[in-house]
Amino acid sequence: MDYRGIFEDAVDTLRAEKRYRVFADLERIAGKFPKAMYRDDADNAREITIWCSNDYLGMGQHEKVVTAMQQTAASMGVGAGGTRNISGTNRPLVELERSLADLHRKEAALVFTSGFVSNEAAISTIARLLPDCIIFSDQLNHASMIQGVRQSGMEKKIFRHNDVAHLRELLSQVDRKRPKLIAFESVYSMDGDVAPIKEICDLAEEFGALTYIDEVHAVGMYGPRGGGIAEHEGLMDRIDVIEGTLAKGFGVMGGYIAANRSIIDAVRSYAPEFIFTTALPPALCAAARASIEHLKGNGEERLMHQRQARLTKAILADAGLPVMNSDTHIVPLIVGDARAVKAASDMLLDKHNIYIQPINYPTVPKGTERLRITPTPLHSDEMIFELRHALVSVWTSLELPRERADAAITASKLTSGDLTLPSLGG
Ligand SMILES: Cc1ncc(COP(=O)(O)O)c(C=O)c1O
Repeated sequence: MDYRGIFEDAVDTLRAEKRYRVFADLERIAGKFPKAMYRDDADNAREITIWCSNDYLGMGQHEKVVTAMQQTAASMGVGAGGTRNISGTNRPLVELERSLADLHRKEAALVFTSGFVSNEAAISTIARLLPDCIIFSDQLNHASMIQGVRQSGMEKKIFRHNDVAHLRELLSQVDRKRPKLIAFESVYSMDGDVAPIKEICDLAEEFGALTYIDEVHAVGMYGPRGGGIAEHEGLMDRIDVIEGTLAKGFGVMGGYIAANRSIIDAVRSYAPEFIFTTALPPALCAAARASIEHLKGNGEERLMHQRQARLTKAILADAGLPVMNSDTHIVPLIVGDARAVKAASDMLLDKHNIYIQPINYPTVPKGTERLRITPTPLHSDEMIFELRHALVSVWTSLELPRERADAAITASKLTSGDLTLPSLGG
């Protein structure tokens, strides 16, 4: 049996469709983000500007965060030494969970090794524990939520993206006595649009459903203390489970949920993804907590982040580039074709020392392939103008479409909405 050939053929299919992912070999340099060193195939290094990082606020290099990690590693060593239940629950991890519970004004919080694992573990466990539960899941939910829904083995209904009327219709088709869970995101990572959280909470109350929100692309960045969109809109107490990551706005690594004690205790006690894996290292927990506490008490990073995101959108739109309407810090630039978006990304890196990873199907629907630009507070005005110059030059050389892509996006969402779960994509 030629196993090797089977794997190679599978990967060749992706290559043929221009969806084969290539890692950029980057070396982040303390204090210089968003600049980094890039190493090409011939091992030559050169300085580039990263424009697609999810270290949205640059907290991964913040002095307080780096110091917390260094000091804790020096005083406590590196590994946690065990699973949560077998010697791995270290002091900084306990403090981190308290800090997260306080951030979201919930009774308790539970930390996982990643945001992906938090979603998979929490959604599947919560749904499994509710007898005959039915899950209502937004059509554009992240792969980790889809995985949680699948893993639960419970019945699911997919509502059209952010469509409250459709959610109501689906809820009203189900026996009122059945336990229900509505799972959705606050900021959708690829389009940068925001969920109608209040309306979803109203429906949840009316139909007796639990609410589960993924705030991965919002925590640290929105709300007076960085508690996310639900905090920004004064709705945290109306959400049953708030899920977040420590790896994006907070700049470190790990994921979590915050909820009432009964939910946290149940997930802690039943989720294999939580029980049978080594706990996060103490130094990492201390770093994440330093980041959360800094952002709770300081709004400067958030303000600057919003300013640079607005400026980037305005400047790129003014240059006639197809910037998609986005309510948030995520700036999608639609190319609409896998080959073209790869060519644009390569040209930006090779000719302009700008790194923006292409985003392809299945992460986004076919025909909406894009460059997903993520300005941070550390991108200067000058860098934004350099970006504009580079993009205009690439758009001209490759003769890429310039018309606004919003109409195409709306159409593609509708047609991609066959209301089955999309296949998992990174
Ligand atoms: C919406 C959403 N949820 C969850 C995750 C997973 O978070 P993490 O990177 O911490 O695993 C991501 C990651 O990219 C995401 O976009």
